[in-house]
Amino acid sequence: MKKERGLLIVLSGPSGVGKGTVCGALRQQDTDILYSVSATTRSPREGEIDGVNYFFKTRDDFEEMIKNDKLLEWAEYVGNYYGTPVDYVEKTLSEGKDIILEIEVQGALKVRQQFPEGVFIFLMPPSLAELRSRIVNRGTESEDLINNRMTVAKDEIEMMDKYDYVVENDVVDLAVERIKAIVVAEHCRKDRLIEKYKQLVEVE
Ligand SMILES: Nc1nc2c(ncn2[C@@H]2O[C@H](COP(=O)(O)OP(=O)(O)O)[C@@H](O)[C@H]2O)c(=O)[nH]1
Ligand SMILES: Nc1ncnc2c1ncn2[C@@H]1O[C@H](COP(=O)(O)OP(=O)(O)O)[C@@H](O)[C@H]1O
Repeated sequence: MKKERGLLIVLSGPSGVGKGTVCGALRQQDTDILYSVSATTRSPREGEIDGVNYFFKTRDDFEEMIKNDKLLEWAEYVGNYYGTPVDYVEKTLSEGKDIILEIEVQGALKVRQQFPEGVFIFLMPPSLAELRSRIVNRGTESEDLINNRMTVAKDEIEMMDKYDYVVENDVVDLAVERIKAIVVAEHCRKDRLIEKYKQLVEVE
């Protein structure tokens, strides 16, 4: 019987909504979802580990990756490059395992062109005031960068209708449960399963 490919799950949402926190909680749970570690030219924040949170690169190294087709997609966001290493994504999907990409909206749209069957989830804050307060409380960005991220956030929220699902991150554990429920439901979609079961009938 033909082996099913894994699900490609894309999680986007404005800076500070809690993508990192929600993905971190998902990674700690015993799910079968693997996580794609992106490359970036941004400097590591306190506590971030190379190869776990990001692969931290110089601009020259990043541009070399672009030139050598090592990235599934890449984008420039508030002055830095971010990109998804393609080999790990391809390997994971071809082994039939699910993978989640935590990326911004421009990159997500590029992934959609290559993987129309992907599952695109937009993480929403309860309000813009709560979003700003989460970025401020995180304490990793200067006032200027916070304002830049809030401006970008409003544009990003307008892109919400390009996604298949919208999940509110009011409480981290609830957001994680909603994402897990979406993944379970997507595995049961008839368009993903019809070929598999057609073959079963043909074998009879
Ligand atoms: N297109 C793209 N965006 C990414 C990638 N990795 C991370 N991002 C996004 O880049 C944005 C900035 O990330 P980061 O500097 O970690 O800030 P944070 O979202 O405020 O924690 C976020 O929207 C991330 O989801 C990637 O590989 N490709
Ligand atoms: N549901 C939530 N309720 C309250 N605070 C949250 C929630 N989710 C995340 N946070 C906090 O908001 C801040 C931004 O979260 P983070 O995961 O860094 O966001 P992102 O990766 O989307 O930029 C962090 O300080 C985090 O602890």
